[in-house]
Amino acid sequence: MNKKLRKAVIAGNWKMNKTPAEATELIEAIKPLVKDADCDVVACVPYIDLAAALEAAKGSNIGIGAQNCHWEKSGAFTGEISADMLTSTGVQYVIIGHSERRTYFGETDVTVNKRIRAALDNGLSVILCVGEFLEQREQGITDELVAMQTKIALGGVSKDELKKIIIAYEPIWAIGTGKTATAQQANEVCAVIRATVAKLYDTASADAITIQYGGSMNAKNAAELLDQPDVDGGLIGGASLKPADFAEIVKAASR
Ligand SMILES: O=C(CO)COP(=O)(O)O
Repeated sequence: MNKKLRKAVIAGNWKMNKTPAEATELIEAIKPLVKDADCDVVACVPYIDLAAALEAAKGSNIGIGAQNCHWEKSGAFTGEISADMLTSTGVQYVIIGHSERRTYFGETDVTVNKRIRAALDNGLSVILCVGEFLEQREQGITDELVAMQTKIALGGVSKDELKKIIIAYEPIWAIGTGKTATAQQANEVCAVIRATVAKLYDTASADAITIQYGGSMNAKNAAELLDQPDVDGGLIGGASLKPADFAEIVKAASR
């Protein structure tokens, strides 16, 4: 399939940044800069900012997402938010399995799978994150590891449900470090993920799925990364907090 037939998605991951008032300001600043985008534009914001971001994004082409969700509907899970709760706000996307969740908060492939199940059951679109540590890359196990993360995460997900899933390849050594994967490295692993999806489902599903690259993507390097045949978008951390930079990346994905 021609890559251009796939939907490019540029998503900002704001991580633990911005108060609700600042979220309104940031969405308002981004809105006019991306209004003509020829790709999907998303901002994944802290839970506390969801209402403000949704309000500010109303009537625009910016979709709003959360950064995690729990698999249970409700109950004694202090500090967690359920997929049902997210849906009730009107949010459309949720990031699941970000490496910061895996590294700092004990997220495993199994809990990632459970969270994906809950998100899909509640009609949310999922941005599933996979990626390797530098040591794992140096050991030469990146491809196997990322394929395994993808397989476990997608366990029990039907071919139809797969349409609601975006996969983000985020090499952990490139996140917040200013060290970007080369365009070739990014493309290689995105291709491995696509081949894994083909094995799990079929070629048509693999051809159709959006696979993003994330890890120090910025206004300068976005075009080269996004030009790669298997890179269909970006999951952007630091640069998503800077309207002009984020807009440049959206522009690079819209060519
Ligand atoms: O983790 C990321 C997006 O989810 C990438 O973060 P940076 O763009 O800040 O490297």
